[in-house]
Formats: sequence, structure tokens, C-alpha cells
Amino acid sequence: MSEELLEIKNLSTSFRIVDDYYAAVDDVTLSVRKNEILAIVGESGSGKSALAFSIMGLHTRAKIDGQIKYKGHDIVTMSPAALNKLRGQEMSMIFQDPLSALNPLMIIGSQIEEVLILHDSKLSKKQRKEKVIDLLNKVGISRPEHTYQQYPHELSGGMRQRVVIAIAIANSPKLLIADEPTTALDVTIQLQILELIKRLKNDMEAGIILITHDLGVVSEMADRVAVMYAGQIVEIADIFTLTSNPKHPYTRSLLNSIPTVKEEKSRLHVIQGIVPPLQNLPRKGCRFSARTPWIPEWEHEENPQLHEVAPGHFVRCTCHYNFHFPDTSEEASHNGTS
Ligand SMILES: Nc1ncnc2c1ncn2[C@@H]1O[C@H](COP(=O)(O)OP(=O)(O)OP(=O)(O)O)[C@@H](O)[C@H]1O
Repeated sequence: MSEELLEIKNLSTSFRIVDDYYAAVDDVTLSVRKNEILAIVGESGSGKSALAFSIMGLHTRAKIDGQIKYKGHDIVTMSPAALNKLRGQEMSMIFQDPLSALNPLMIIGSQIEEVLILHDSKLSKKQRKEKVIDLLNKVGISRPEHTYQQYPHELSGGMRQRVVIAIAIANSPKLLIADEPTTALDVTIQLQILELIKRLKNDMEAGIILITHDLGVVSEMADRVAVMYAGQIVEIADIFTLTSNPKHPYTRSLLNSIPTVKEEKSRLHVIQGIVPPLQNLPRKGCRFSARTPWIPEWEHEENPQLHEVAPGHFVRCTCHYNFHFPDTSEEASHNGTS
């Protein structure tokens, strides 16, 4: 049986813009279990990174409300010292851009050793070096002794990301957050890094939060998926349910906008518009309604809630009951081009 590692309840993370606070993460409730990959998917600006940074306690100026419980301990109210201990030892994060996550002036070996020293100062110099070589091996670096002595700029993008992963797993964390870990890499290297993350999950029995905007990645990797739009979770389900029986219009649009080679689709659906900037997010009603103008207003809930439509499958708003993709004339009439 899997067990809950992380339980987030009614989390809101707000940033001050000019003279008011605006929630980038708005009333999010979700959990992550041991030995599972939970993917968080959504377009740019939907609040994925703001959520990840909240879990890691990395926001310095945000207003955070709600609970983020790691093994029962609330990160929101934790002292900086306790949080620091937790980070790196129990939970860690792989960032989008490996180059900016590494110190350009330090050799790779010293950067990994630094993390080991922070959390286990009793290791001898020899033991530390052995552990670093072992970690570099684990993340698939073929000449670890050589890489130990290299500087970040001497490595390829894929190798740098492997080093960043080695740093993140140095202390065998139980919760790992990977924020778009393959964005900066080319397609073949992307696959290798994703395979590596999957293998590490099995080896360490860790809970992994995989943040991505790529549903293709999600279907290869995730056990469960939370779809995020405009700061809110709009749908959450296991990967099979979400891909075979998506409900929320946003999830369906995301899935329908993936081009496939095998399947002949008469027309790919393009989701018109973008996630509005934080100050302009609609705070009432269904936040996705502006992007589905062909759905009558009365089909949306006034105050959309997450409803459990099947065990473990939650969907926000009732508009999914009558959702359909518009035909050309319907779309044109709403775009004013008919
Ligand atoms: N420190 C901040 N101050 C003010 N606004 C912020 C801050 N960080 C994020 N935002 C805003 O919060 C919203 C969500 O941003 P976030 O980076 O979490 O989105 P995302 O889904 O991770 O996007 P991406 O995939 O592009 O990283 C955006 O409107 C962004 O501009």
C-alpha cells in the first residue's frame, strides 16, 4: 500500500503586485504518496512553479495560507532551521535550467560533496569522494572520475542535468520535485533523463512531483496527474483515467492539442487565448470559461468546486457535463468571423 508523504490543504500562495496580493496558487488541495510520480500539468503561467516553490519553502516574499504537511509536519509554519534540515535531506528539487543551478567556478565533485557535508559532516574525505563517484555512476555518467574534476561549462546540457539530479538525490530524499527537468534538453537526451527519474523513483521509493506542460511526458511517466489552470487544480486522476476519460474542458483541450502520427485527427484543437496575468485572473466563476465562449454561461458553476466523479477522479466545475469541441461555424461565430 502506498502512503501519503505530502498533504497539501487549501494552499494559496499570493504575490504582492503594486498595492495588493494576488494568488498564483489558489486553494490547492492534493497529496503525494510514497513511490509514485504525480505530474502537475498546465500551460505557462498556471502556477506550477509557484506551487513547487511553496512546497520547498523557497518563497521569500509570498503570502502563504493553508497547510503543506510533509510526514505530518507543516512546512508553512516550520522554523527556517527545521526547513533547511528538511530540504536536501528529506526533500529536494531539480530545477529547469541546469546551468544556473550549478556554480560555474567549482568543479562538479566539490559541488556534490558540499551537499553531502551539509547533511552528514561525519563522512571522511575519502568516503565523500567515493559517494560522489557512486552518485555520478547512478545518474549514468560514464567517466565519473573524470567528470568529478570538470567544471560545469565543460559538460553537455544532458550531463549537466545528470549532475543536478545527482545533487538532488545525494541524500536519498523521500520527496523529489522535478520542475520541467527536460525543457533545456534535446529530445533524445530528454528521454534518457526521464528514464533516469523513473528508475530513481523505484530505487529510492520516493514520491516525485513532475512539473511539465508536456502531456506526452506525462503519459510516459506519471502514476497520477493534476491539471492546473490559472492557479487552481481543475482535474486530478490516475494517468489511465485522465488520458482515457478526461472530463474538464481544459484537460480535453490539452489532450486534443497533441499531434499524433498514428491517429488521423480531422482537426487539432487549438486552445484560443492564454492564461491571463495574475492581476487579471477571474476570481469568480469558472476560470476557463473565457476560453470556451461557445459554452453558455449557465453551464458553469458560480463558485466551481472539485467534484469526485469516480473514486480518485476529481473535476472542477459542472461545465464538463455539456462540453463539446466547437465546429467551424460555431467557433467562427464566437470569433466574430462568420
Ligand atoms: N515572485 C513573483 N511575483 C509576482 N508574480 C509572480 C511571481 N512568481 C510567479 N508569479 C506569477 O504567478 C503566475 C504563475 O507563475 P508560475 O511561474 O508559477 O507559472 P508556471 O505554471 O510555473 O509557468 P511556467 O511553465 O512558465 O514556469 C504567473 O502569472 C507569474 O507571472
